[in-house]
Amino acid sequence: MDSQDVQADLKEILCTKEQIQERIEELAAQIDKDYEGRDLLIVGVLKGAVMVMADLARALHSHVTMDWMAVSSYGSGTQSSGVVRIIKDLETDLMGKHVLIVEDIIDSGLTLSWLKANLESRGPASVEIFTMFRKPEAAKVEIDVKYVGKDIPNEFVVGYGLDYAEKYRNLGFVGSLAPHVYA
Ligand SMILES: O=P(O)(O)OC[C@H]1O[C@H](OP(=O)(O)OP(=O)(O)O)[C@H](O)[C@@H]1O
Ligand SMILES: Nc1nc2[nH]cnc2c(=O)[nH]1
Repeated sequence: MDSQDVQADLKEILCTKEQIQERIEELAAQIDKDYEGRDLLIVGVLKGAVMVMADLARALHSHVTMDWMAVSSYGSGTQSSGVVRIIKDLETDLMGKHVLIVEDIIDSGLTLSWLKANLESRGPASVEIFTMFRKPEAAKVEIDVKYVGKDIPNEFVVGYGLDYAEKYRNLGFVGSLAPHVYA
């Protein structure tokens, strides 16, 4: 697939590379302030959160430790199954730790509400959520999200870690897909 093919697959760009980076800098400054004097563990949710986790970690000025989980509720399509599976668990013991879950997107909220409850059951001092994107109109459950990069319309989006059938994760920006891609 060459770069021209990728552009032709996109309908609209919803957040540019520059907008993403600027927002991450703002939120990182807020996180540095909020967790001042406390050790923070940031937990990236694979695979989608790889990009935002890498950018957020580099934008933070405080000491943080990092770990990863892989969960899945989407399979290869565009609808959440609602059934969350742990594919890779954390290597860190969460007892007494301040944990910040880092996600690329909250859509129905089913993944994060399940994951937050799961991590809270492991005895941490606190569990909060950071998501780069959120679709307020798609919410099926209410979740308390402390840091939100940007609220976006209820459309399936790709780029900046987000895939469609494993493609488009490597784009630096986020956009919606042209209808012919689903055909
Ligand atoms: O709010 P929800 O409707 O539950 O959707 C959000 C979840 O969907 C995506 O993951 P996905 O299952 O596509 O896995 P991936 O990160 O490996 O692409 C995303 O990274 C979230 O984890
Ligand atoms: N790629 C992608 N994955 C998602 N998972 C939940 N919502 C979305 C979305 O809009 N795009």
